[in-house]
Amino acid sequence: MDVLSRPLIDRTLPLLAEGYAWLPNRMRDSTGPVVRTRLLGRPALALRGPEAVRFFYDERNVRRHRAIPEPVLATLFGHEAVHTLDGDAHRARKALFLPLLTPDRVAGTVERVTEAWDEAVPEWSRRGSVVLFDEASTVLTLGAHRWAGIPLDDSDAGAVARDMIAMVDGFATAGPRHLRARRARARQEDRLARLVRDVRSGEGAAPADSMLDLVCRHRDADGEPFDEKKAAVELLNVVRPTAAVAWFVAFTAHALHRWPQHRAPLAAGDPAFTTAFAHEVRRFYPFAPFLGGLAARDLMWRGEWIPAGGLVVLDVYGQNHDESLWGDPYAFRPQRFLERPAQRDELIPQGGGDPATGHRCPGEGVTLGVLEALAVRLARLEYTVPEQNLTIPLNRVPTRPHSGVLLTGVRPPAGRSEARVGRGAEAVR
Ligand code: HEM
Repeated sequence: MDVLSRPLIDRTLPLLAEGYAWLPNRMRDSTGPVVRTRLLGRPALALRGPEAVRFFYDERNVRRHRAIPEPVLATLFGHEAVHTLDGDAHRARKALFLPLLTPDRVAGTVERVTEAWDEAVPEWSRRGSVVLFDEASTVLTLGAHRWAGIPLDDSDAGAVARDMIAMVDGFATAGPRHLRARRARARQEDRLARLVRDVRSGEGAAPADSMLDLVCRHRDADGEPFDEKKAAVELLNVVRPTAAVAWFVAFTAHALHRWPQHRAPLAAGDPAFTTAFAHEVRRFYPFAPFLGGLAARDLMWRGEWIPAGGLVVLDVYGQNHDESLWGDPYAFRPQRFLERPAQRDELIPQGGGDPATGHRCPGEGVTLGVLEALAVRLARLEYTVPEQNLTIPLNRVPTRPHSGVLLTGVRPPAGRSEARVGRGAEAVR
């Protein structure tokens, strides 16, 4: 029998229907932390656990080229993005993003984003109510542009933020959300490609060493500079995920509402607690459901075999809720990270392994730093959470509190000097 035809039944549709719960449910029914199935017309092996992370991120086992379906490239990542590369081509492209790992860049992003937040809060006060998810995405988009050296008028920030959010919101679905995501990407790639053309022709300027400057000057493994479209794709791979931290900001507000005992220690700005809180938000709440690659050769994992070209799937959400790693995974308990620091291949909301050499997210320090700073600000803000639908449906990918977290009566903290910089860069070992 042709091994590529086993198992026979494709599970892509149930996965799309069940969302985050699909893989953890299959794992629960299996004897070990491994599931054989069929997805996207290919045999697939799903894994979880720190050893599985190391197996998954070993390039001799799993490759990314041609692993990401077109609808995901056309919305979330962009065609020919860093996510799709292996070996030398990946290393050369990843070099562009490695500065993001430095404490200086993390601090720079945090500073720009918190500045945009502090400018926005008085306006939220003047309005009767605001949807936090929407406001946070605008603040993050503005901060990300300022930090990356990309010009953006304050008055355009809302529309650009909506495009950034649409690209993330529509990658895992068919229908209107997906079409919106495709249109948003096309619009933003055009805008940034024009900017790159202007910078290169001298009609525009890129601040020295800004992300815009680095992208305009970058040379890939073949020694060639990016064409304008590829440059736009990789600029978006910095700005879009920074805007996506809005999901974690909305989750933070949800956590503070459900478990208000965390507000006072967060508002006090204790750095260790703040880092622990940000880690717990990223662990507890659902964002990336899983990651996929293709078996580089015939592989065996925990007694299960997968042929070359089969799909290898890392169960991100399942691992972040694995009882054997977290004890009480469905309890929101920041203290767990005070008792035991986050371990590199255990906490994997932004991928596993080493970000400098593998595909792990190079923006994890930025995410953490920004989230820490905004979580403290949110804890210090006065506001009311009126009656609304705060449920977080697990069958929607990506999901968020249904209402986006409506706040009324927002009032800035009186006479407090705000913490500017989170510890981001040093927090995952
Ligand atoms: C909402 C916060 C974020 C989440 C949940 C997130 C999640 C992820 C995940 C799951 C991956 C894939 C890892 C893999 O393929 O193994 C990734 C890759 C990536 N992320 Fe993030 N990320 C976030 C924020 C950021 C930020 C702020 C930046 C940049 C400033 C960024 C830039 C990237 C890039 C460039 C890659 C591709 C890395 C590669 O393929 O080598 N991300 N991210």
